[in-house]
Amino acid sequence: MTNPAASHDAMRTHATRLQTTSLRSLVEGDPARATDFAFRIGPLYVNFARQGYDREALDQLFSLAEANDLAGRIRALFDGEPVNTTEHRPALHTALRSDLSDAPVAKAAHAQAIDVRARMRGWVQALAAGPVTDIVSIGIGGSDLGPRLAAGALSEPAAGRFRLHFLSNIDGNAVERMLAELDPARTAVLLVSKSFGTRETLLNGEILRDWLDDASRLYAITANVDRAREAFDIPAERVLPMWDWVGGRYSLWSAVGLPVALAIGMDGFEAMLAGAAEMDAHVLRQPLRQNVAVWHALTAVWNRNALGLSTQAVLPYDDRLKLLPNYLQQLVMESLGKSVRADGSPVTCDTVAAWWGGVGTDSQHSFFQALHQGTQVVPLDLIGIADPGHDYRANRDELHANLLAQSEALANGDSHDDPHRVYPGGRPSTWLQLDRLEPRALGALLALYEHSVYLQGVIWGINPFDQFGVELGKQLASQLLPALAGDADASDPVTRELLAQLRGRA
Ligand SMILES: O=P(O)(O)OC[C@H]1O[C@](O)(CO)[C@@H](O)[C@@H]1O
Repeated sequence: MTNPAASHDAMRTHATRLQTTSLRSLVEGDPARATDFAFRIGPLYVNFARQGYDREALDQLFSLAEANDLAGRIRALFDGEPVNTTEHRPALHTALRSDLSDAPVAKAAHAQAIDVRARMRGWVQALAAGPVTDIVSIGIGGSDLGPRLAAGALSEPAAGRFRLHFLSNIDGNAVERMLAELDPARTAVLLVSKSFGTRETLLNGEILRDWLDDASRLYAITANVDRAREAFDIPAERVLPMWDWVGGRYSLWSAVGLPVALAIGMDGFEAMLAGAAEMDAHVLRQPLRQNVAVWHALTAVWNRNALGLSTQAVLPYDDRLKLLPNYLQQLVMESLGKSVRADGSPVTCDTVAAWWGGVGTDSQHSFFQALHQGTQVVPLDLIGIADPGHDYRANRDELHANLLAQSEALANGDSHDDPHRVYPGGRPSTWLQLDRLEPRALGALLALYEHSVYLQGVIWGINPFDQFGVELGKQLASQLLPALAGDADASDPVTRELLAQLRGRA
């Protein structure tokens, strides 16, 4: 382990050295970086040439990677070492899609994943052969965002066997609006919850169970098989298991991905896993300098700690990826939103930036003004699809022209006599391009983000696999339920007043 304070000082020294060097001149002075700072891994192309480091700063970043033994920590992840240090367990999402480790725990995990995948295939076939037209997937966070993103992104318009619906929010408006469109005789319901203890999922699940006219169309995906049986009377044959060695936000590759298999077929789902496995093999085998996940993680650390940038935007230039920012918000911020190191000591540098974003070109007409001329520099991940797979060629060209133009304009800026019309430039971006929005390419992209998040966690010395920060609010909410029912009052004076206002207007 390196001395984090010294490494961060070294990074900042490079940032200070580069303070007066524009992004444009970094590229003009070293045009080879346009290709040298780029990667191709199967259907994915990634280019870091418009990030604000030069080769010297990169050398320092790679010393940081070596000092933190990123290669060893990658191996530890794949080998099922207890990298989730606070919960004393492995994080073996890689074993759900690849078989790259000889460690017995990873082998056993992979074998379990393969068994469940065979059962998933059987479920998909059985449901397709029956009367069901609509599938409701009830889950939240990691039990919702990944399948919702992937099923939405990869489904062909109007081609699927089922209409898929996702219910996550506890807001009754969501369930009311959904049920208005559905027929209880032709709907199957999936309850997706690793813990089977999440209030939103259980409450919405009870509503749907009571609404269905046949409880045998209620299925569960969970690591808590007993609870599914006790709480909903769902027998084992209608439960697909997951395991505590898969983090919720890393669980898309498990049976949690069943909605994706229902949307695009089991072969399509397995192609997505194969794309992720391709990225796994790259990340495990490539040396640090040739490793795209290491570059992505070091770029995040550079922007956060050397440049002090506090937010990061993700801009997919494809409507089908409009949920990607939401998905990444959970993956990145629930993983890295920590201020205590694995040993319990406070971190000595800033950790995660606030991740946000939207789809291009819509976002250009909403918040891009601030990206170009606001006082805060926001680094971007710009995501493009080379072949969007539709017949509107003019739309494709306009979209690509906009994507290229924004990357250039944000980086290079423009001068003008009128200060209101000056574009300062210096807005860094990473370019991530998929050949087509196909399962394999999406799998590779999402696996890249997972690995990058893990490596950022290693560098910051924090555990990316727990999420204790979400518990306090849940506890307080359950304590406040009696007050909402009028059986008690809140103890905190402000909460008491706010509660009175809510109840007074209900
Ligand atoms: O799958 P579960 O156990 O219902 O949890 C749903 C989500 O809730 C969280 O625990 C956060 O509240 C996430 O980490 C998780 O993905």
